[in-house]
Amino acid sequence: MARPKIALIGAGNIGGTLAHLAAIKELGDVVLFDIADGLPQGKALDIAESGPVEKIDAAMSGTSDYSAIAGADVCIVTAGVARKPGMSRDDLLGINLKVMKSVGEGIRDNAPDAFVICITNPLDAMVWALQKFSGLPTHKVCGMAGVLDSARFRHFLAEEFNVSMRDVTAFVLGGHGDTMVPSVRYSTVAGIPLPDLIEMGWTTQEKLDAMVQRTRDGGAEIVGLLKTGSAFYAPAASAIEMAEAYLKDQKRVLPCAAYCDGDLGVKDMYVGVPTVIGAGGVEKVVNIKLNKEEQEMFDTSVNAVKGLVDACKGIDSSLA
Ligand SMILES: NC(=O)c1ccc[n+]([C@@H]2O[C@H](COP(=O)([O-])OP(=O)(O)OC[C@H]3O[C@@H](n4cnc5c(N)ncnc54)[C@H](O)[C@@H]3O)[C@@H](O)[C@H]2O)c1
Ligand SMILES: O=C(O)C[C@H](O)C(=O)O
Repeated sequence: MARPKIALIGAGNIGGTLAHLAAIKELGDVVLFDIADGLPQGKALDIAESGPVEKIDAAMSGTSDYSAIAGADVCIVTAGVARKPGMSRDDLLGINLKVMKSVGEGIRDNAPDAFVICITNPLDAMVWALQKFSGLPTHKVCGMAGVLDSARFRHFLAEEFNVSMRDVTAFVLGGHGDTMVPSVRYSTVAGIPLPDLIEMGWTTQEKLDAMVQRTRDGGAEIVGLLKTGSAFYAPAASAIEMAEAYLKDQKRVLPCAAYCDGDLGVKDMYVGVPTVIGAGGVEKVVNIKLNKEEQEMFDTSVNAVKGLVDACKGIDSSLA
């Protein structure tokens, strides 16, 4: 059986890390695409040359020609610009919307059967636009943010409780912006919801609030430290988890930016919700119940995404 083909659109910090992870995990043959001359070819060759050492059986190539992604099973999109200190993700909207148009058309014309995972920011609006520009079915186009934000929350919780992060679960919902909703009630240590752990004296409300806020600020914290760009190791690992769920039909329950057609009360928009990812793409949105306080936070986040989607429609009339 032929190996799956994975196209990485954007060969920058995340794109290169994605290629390396996909190779090490032997998920399939990788094509790195970028408009920067030599960058995708150079990274592809460098990773290919690690193959004999790592004992990887996977082809690795770099290109600036969309025809090379033909027939891809998965496309992961990181093309565009990352923020620098002092910027918000939303400041990237105008420039990255143009990139989504060319990428969407490239995928439409060359890999229309692919499962597409968008990473480019501002995430929820960009994945919405990418789906429109590509014309691919909504269940085959999704965005990566919830796995990353939940991983950050899990990391902070595991450190606080001094337990293995394998025993910590977390769900971060809503848009991938300052208003994201780390769900305290649906996050657990060994199955015990976080509010119960406060009652048990394991932590305090103040400490939990601080971890929730640090999760919301997680991207900015890394941008502030790196100064030249944004996080890439954890984002790449998160997208690979989603790609693997699709390629291996794992039916993983993962938070991702999925198309909502009335799900959780959201209409014709992408926002972070729990989903089931398997061979059918986003096979299901899990319509969890939110309490009043959670619903208010979720609505605020959804409204922020709606503002960005409206801004996209204002910039590009073909989206209106
Ligand atoms: N969703 C998330 O959770 C998340 C996490 C981290 C980063 N991001 C976002 O991901 C994006 C990429 O981040 P990065 O660190 O890899 O940035 P990067 O600057 O290292 O790489 C981006 C690459 O895109 C390429 N590019 C630009 N325009 C292109 C086009 N039209 N076609 C093809 N390639 C093009 C650039 O040449 C560059 O190599 C940014 O928008 C960033 O904000 C999102
Ligand atoms: O914060 C950013 O700009 C990048 C990304 O969205 C992140 O959360 O790391």
